[in-house]
Amino acid sequence: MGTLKVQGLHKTYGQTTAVDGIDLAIENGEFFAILGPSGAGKTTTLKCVAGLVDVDDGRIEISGQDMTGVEPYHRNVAMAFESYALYPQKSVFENLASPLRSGRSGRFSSQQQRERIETVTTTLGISHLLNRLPRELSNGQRQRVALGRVLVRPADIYLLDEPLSHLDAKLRSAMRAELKQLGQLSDITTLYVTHDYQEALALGDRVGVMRAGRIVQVGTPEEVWKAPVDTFVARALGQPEMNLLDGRVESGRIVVSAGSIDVPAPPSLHLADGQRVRVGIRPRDVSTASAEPGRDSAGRLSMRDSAGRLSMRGTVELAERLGRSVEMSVDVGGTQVIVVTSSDGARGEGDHVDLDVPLEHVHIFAGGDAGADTTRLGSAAMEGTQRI
Ligand SMILES: Nc1ncnc2c1ncn2[C@@H]1O[C@H](COP(=O)(O)OP(=O)(O)OP(=O)(O)O)[C@@H](O)[C@H]1O
Repeated sequence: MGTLKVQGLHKTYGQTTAVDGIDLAIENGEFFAILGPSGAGKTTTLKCVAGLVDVDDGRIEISGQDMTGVEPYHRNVAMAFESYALYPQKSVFENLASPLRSGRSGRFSSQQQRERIETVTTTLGISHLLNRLPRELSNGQRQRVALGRVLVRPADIYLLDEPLSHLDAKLRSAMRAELKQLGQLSDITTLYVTHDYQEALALGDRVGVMRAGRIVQVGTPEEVWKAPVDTFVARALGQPEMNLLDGRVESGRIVVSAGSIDVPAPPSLHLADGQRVRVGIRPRDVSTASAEPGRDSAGRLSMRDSAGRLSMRGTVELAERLGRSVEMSVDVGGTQVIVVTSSDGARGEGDHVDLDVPLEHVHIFAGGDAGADTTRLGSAAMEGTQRI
């Protein structure tokens, strides 16, 4: 157990800025997940905390003590890398016991070693492999043993760098639950790095979203999910990515695709007529109903929101099954909207479909040029919204 405070952390490699001013405060027993794309600086941040690279600027405090410049050995952190290194000639048990015999974190009696190894191997589902040699394990099993080697040793902070990356999808989600349980049981403080948003949201007490060497948002999984600070964070959370539709404010409404998509502009956002905005809709927040032809007397393909919902009518261009759900690409008045529904809600290619999204799931971002991320202004269901 321990706390971690990182202040003004900078790290460059030659011309490359890997970490560009990071501040973090992680509490005792907290599981903090850093989420970011490849090259964002996640691993470098962990290495700076571990003391494996020298920082250019900033301060690292572990359990109240300034550790900047202190040798890794004396920081009392344990780090697991994506690549797993095990002693090839030692059994799984011996591999797990060796960190407990090194003397670095105090010596453990044989009984204590067995107890710690049992707790960790049970959690990781590898207790039946204790007598095997690493070459007799699958890649996923080897990765779990490597993670076990890190977790078995007491440390102030555990630094885990994509430790589940070599596991298949099913095992990953099982291990996620187990890791969460391990954290809760032993109250360990963990800094966990991943590029997998599901992992970050499932495991993190809080999540820090990283981009180009900076942390752009910190919050609980619910906070970052519900209110992403900008379109970058919004796109980082969710697969398929959030739909971002360019619109314009017209007479108090946000209009996309020449009126095919149309939501009230919440007064609290103070949007000006003519202002460009982006409407963000997550594919899984959309539900489908069968289209009722002729409902719109004006002949338009759209409907206005009613009872706090955004309704749209479109035509399915593409429908693809993804396990139990179906991903559809729907043309709404010339704008493509990606929708993921259960098989029940799915329609075939060429079918007309009515789409429905609760206004609290309709995110409003500032307008911007293609490729440029913009900040979140709020949701379409902001307080003071007038409903029609
Ligand atoms: N030893 C190094 N020498 C030079 N450049 C490096 C070195 N290590 C990392 N970098 C660069 O620093 C930036 C951040 O790298 P880092 O490995 O921290 O990112 P990451 O977010 O962990 O990425 P990934 O998810 O791919 O592991 C990248 O541009 C990378 O190319």
